[in-house]
Amino acid sequence: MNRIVVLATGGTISSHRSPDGGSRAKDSAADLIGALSAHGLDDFTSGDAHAGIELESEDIAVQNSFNFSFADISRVAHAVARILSREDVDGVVVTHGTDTMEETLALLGFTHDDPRPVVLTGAQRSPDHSDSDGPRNLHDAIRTAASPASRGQGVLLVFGGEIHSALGLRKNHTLAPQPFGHRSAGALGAVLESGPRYFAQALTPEPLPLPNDAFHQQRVDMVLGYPGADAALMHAALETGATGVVVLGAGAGNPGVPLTDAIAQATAQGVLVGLGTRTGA
Ligand SMILES: NC(=O)C[C@H](N)C(=O)O
Repeated sequence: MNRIVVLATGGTISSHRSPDGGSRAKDSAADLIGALSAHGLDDFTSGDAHAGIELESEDIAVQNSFNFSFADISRVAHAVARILSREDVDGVVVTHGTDTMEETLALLGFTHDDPRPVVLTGAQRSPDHSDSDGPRNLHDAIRTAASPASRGQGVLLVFGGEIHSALGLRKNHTLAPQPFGHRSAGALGAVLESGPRYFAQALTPEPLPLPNDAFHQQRVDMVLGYPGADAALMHAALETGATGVVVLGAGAGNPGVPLTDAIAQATAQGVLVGLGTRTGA
């Protein structure tokens, strides 16, 4: 028997229209599992097609992911590690909003230290849409987490029938059915009728320690390089207590003269500056 824990955090996959016209995270992990059969999918409670998978559910947040803080994503990483400290668990599925899923994927991807898979998934259309993609994505994620083929593949995203490695993933589109992709690599595999099928082996880095309380106190701002960019936002970041700044320069990461001077000032003050490129790759 494969025991998979489904850990819910909120996001569109669990959201419903609210009277004020917005969409609010609401469903628990048990609600999401309970809705599978209403969409014609196996809910893993009876012994037919996917016998051998036993589900457990846990909720650690009911939030839209654009509200997540460092403390929230750290809580997800600690919850996953706690669940994997149990020997009777074979894999973890985390349901999550797509807006900041890439940050949680990155933290999990850098800290995961176990051959058992951790699979994140979500939805682009909430469960109150007739063609919601959430149930299918959750079903695919559970089958992927339960598959022996996923062992050693690290932290994964399963979305729109594709399996991706966590590190380097970005949400590249607001509404597309598959909003995620790597700029420099493709999918690791696909979820077929017969189950997950891998085309490649994920590169898994040497794991970093789980974040401690100091992580929650960090404030890392982002500053963009563009024609006419001065150093006003960089100075604002420094003056208001940023502990780190990521500068996304143009092209190969070129910040321009005003930002270059401000970077020198920041590093002289002991503020860590990461230099990247706004091209995304
Ligand atoms: N598709 C989604 O899940 C987006 C949602 N706003 C969230 O990140 O919580």
